[in-house]
Amino acid sequence: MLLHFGSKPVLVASSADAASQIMKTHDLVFSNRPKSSVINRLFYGSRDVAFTPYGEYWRQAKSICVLHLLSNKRVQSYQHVREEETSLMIEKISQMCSSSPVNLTEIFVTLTNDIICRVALGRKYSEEEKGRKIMENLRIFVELMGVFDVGDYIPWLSWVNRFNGLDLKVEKFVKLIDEFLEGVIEEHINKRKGEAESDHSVEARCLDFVDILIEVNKESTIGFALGPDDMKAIILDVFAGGTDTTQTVMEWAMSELLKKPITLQKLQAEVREVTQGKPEITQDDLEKMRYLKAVIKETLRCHVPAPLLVPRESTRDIKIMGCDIPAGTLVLVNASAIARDPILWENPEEFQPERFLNSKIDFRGLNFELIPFGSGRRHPVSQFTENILYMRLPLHIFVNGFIDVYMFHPIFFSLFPLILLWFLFKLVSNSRKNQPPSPPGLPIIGNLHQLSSLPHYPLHSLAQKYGPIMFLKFGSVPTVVVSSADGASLIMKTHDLIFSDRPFSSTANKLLYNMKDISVAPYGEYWRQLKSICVLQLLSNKKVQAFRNIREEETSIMMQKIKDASLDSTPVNLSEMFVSLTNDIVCRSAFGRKYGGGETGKKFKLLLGEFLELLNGGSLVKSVPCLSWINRVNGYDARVDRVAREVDEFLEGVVQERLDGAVEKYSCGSGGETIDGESREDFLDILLKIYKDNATGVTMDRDSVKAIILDVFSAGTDTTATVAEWAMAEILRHPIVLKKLQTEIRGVVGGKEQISEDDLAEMHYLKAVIKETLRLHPPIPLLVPREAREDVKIMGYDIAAGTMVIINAWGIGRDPAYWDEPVNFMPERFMDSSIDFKGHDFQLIPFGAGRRGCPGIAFAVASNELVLANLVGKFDWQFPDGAQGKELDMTECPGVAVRRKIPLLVIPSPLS
Ligand code: HEM
Repeated sequence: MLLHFGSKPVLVASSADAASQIMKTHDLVFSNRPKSSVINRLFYGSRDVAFTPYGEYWRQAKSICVLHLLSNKRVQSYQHVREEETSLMIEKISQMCSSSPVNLTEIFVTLTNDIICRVALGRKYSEEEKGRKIMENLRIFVELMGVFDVGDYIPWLSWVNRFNGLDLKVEKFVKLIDEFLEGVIEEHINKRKGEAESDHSVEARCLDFVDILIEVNKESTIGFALGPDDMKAIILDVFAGGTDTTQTVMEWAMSELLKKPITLQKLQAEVREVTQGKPEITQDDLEKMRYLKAVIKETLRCHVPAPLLVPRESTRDIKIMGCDIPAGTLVLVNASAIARDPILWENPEEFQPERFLNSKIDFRGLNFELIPFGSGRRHPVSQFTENILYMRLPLHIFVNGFIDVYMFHPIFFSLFPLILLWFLFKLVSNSRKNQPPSPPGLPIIGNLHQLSSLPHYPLHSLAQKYGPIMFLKFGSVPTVVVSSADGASLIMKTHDLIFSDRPFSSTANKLLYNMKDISVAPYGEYWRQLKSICVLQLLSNKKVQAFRNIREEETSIMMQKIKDASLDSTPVNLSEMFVSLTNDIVCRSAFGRKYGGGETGKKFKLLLGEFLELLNGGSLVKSVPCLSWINRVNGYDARVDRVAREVDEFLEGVVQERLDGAVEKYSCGSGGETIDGESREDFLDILLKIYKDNATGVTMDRDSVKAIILDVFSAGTDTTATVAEWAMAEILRHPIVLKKLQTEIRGVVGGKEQISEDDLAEMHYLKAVIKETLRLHPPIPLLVPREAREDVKIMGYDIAAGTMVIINAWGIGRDPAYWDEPVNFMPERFMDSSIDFKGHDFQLIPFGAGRRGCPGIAFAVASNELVLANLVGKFDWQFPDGAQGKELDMTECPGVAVRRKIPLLVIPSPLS
């Protein structure tokens, strides 16, 4: 995927193949790092190893690190440090054990930091004020490393950082870290001086990494001298990176183990078998622990610590997977998405270490389905990764058994009940807040990475694991996802009033006239008045009846087109036809004329498509306020503004045309007869009258009129067409259903030329087919989100005011608790059942329910019944090229209404 951040092209690779092309096939081309002013300042002009540009300096600095810190030999030599610190930590835990719970997170941070400091800086700093201060600030440091600096992409906007505090924060941190590193180097130099003056030779003690840098530099063995800043940058690289991420991986590994008792038991059994009760675990022991290694791999797969790795940059123009990538493109490899790609991994959301037991897949950069540490040149030799500087040490610690020693030390087992108690304590304290179960999220983006373009699927999978009510965070937006009929009933019936608001969305705000339409308007008098106008004047049963002629006329126009195509067996695109048909019916009913034809109509259709795409999401960034600037930079905001402006121009034309009296209306019947003998006023006339007379007592301005028109266009067309599209696809895939339906329709209409709405009442199987279609393919699978207006308890859990609530109607429609053979298309299930979709039976809620439920049910169903009865009753159907129904691709396409990805193309032949 190629995006743009300002003028900067950005390539995002989300498949193992693409990652392999970037980090293996064309590794040299992508071995540069993009310039980042923040990184530049943090790392002394990017003089460290991880961020320095590809070239001689990088090669030299890297070889110092590999040789003197990260080689197998060096890693072996630190074993005593790891073991000593681990023992100390376990001792500390055992002292705490009788009374207070243990904060493992804090303990992991201190432990990792102590090991890294001892190895790299020669001693621990965690017990001194300056060391503690640095540790406290490391998290900020890591955060700063990940900051997107607007100025990097739009140089003239770099002043923004002076105002948003970024410059100040970086400056403060640079000063703090520089003082610390200066102190560390000075201490080393003084110590070496002291050693030289006394008779202790430096070689007599074990050299740490800073000693080695000083030594190497002094001897100039590398052919070039490191300046003081170069040294500090390299030390910072090694030191700062290790802590935060190491403890993150340890936290995840421990959490997964404690959550999965069977996995834990298996691991304990393995450790016991290997160690045979020995008090110490040796390196040789660890080599034999296959399951342990599988657990670590699975942790790194499920919880890639830096999901997008460290950005790279292309050094020249190149073709990747057929796409031209210009020189200077920023490259992000989505290692997290690859590690959860269902094409590569079975049950990717599940923590299953067993998958690695008989697999050669490793994380050392050779298997591109698992690259938590990246791969290629910017990935160091042997078992270490350089790709992410702060993941280099953790891996080395892992490989060499630090976490293994810690987790499977015999004392650990004696402390296990205590640790379990700590987790229980956490559970209890959480349960005081009583938040619904929650899948673990990531900093800043929360659970956004667990969504896909068709979010009803991952949310359904998560519900299988976390239950019918879950708490997630979409960026900063607290969200509750409900996936059972009982839960839906609590939201849309028992507590309907509390959940009758819609969440604010800045995109919807721009596109829908400051939320002045019905579907997203905040709950209140304005919304109530608008909805009642809409129901009374357009969507009531009486009105829907009155539009019957329009439906019959438009259906017969479509039938004629199909008949023409059937004469020479030309395939017809039913998907396209359904959209035009429903649009024409909606427009004639509401506005007295069609808007589908001509250049303007075609343009508006495209515009409406773009409008719906933007409304549907377009950008996850909007849920992460601190990233909202990305939308300004990547053109998303500009696109929303343009679409809002163009839609407004079109709607302004619709309103003005009517105010000028320039429309020649079809009215409701072909001959322009009136509705029930009343006036020829249509919905638009009534809206304009209310607007001009201000008759409702609610201020309805010109924007309100346009917003309501837009609602009718957008809510009425795609949704209704989608039902017809999925229904025909399912009918044609199931020849027995087709036969049964044809028999019913012909039994009712006999040889009549055209099927009218009078005939529909008798067609019970047809109604069952539509219900079954809406069960399996609700056009809006997650309904329209709601928002809690006050604190409330649902299913025993606390939901705070302002929480967004999503109901997975798609998942509920497939819940085996309510449906036999839930994934099979079986209209018969509705033949002797009173279950309906009108919002009373919560196992079938394609139109939602309650106050904010869809007012367009009667309107939509009337069109669908008539169209399907005609198509099935009057024609036989075949797929092009002799394809069989069961081969029909049923893939869904993301959108406000989830339509078929591949349009439905079929060849009609008239029934004899
Ligand atoms: C098969 C066709 C349709 C489906 C599946 C559908 C589905 C939905 C859903 C799920 C909601 C949200 C319900 C909730 O929050 O509980 C909704 C709301 C709405 N629908 Fe429909 N709809 C369809 C057709 C129509 C038509 C034909 C119109 C009008 C011409 C329409 C107008 C609206 C409006 C105005 C709302 C907002 C109601 C509110 O927020 O108070 N819909 N629809």
